[in-house]
Amino acid sequence: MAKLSVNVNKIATLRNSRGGNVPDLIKVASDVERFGAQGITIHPRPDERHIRYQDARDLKKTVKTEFNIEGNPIQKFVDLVLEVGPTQVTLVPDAVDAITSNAGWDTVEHRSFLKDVITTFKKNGIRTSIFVDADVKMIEGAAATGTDRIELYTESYAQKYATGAHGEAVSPFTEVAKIAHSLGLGVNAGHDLSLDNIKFFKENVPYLLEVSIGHALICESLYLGLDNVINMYLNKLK
Ligand SMILES: CC(=O)[C@@H](O)[C@H](O)COP(=O)(O)O
Ligand SMILES: NCC(=O)COP(=O)(O)O
Repeated sequence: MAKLSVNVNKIATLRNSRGGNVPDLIKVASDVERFGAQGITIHPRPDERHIRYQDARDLKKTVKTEFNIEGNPIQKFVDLVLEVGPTQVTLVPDAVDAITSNAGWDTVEHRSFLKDVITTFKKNGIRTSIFVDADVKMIEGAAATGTDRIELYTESYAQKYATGAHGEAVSPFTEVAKIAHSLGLGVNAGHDLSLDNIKFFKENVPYLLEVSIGHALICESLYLGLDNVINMYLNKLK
């Protein structure tokens, strides 16, 4: 069984859009755990447009399952992660102005930088993961950094799967998961996974330990809850 870590960035986006504390991120994360999710993921970005650095500190006090913090290891992110001490840190090479994560690490070019950062986190008892494309060279490069895990960047899978080319979409991920496992790396995955594409991914990617899912899961939750909530309003307006 692969663990489900729910990315709550979108809850923070909604909260920030009105300036108050609705929805309450801490309560949502606790409820997500109560409903059975095995982890909470956040991805604070330098502009704090959704998750604020203070959210990471507050969540650390309440999250009882696995706490995963993702981000580009600029100094203030490294300091935050060391202060908070989550279960896992996932390193993502985001550009400051990226709308969302749009690339995996070049683990060959950035090997020595990644190695240093990973050593620091591991010394502090934090499990490490590196966000990478399904590319054998990048997986081998990741193994050379000493990281505990990789997170496979699944946008290309989601896009191809949506066209109906299911086998073609998943085959690079099947291959690199086997290689990662043989190199001693744990395998996580994330980005654009959804109710539509997750089952096929899980069935075809061996050694999958954890998926982090945010955007689709929150959209699906809104949509699947809409009928119920509209009827609750209609009842109150009778
Ligand atoms: C690392 C990754 O795959 C991302 O999907 C990310 O964590 C989502 O970030 P945003 O919510 O800012 O799009
Ligand atoms: N690491 C991926 C993640 O946390 C969520 O990505 P998405 O489901 O919001 O695309």
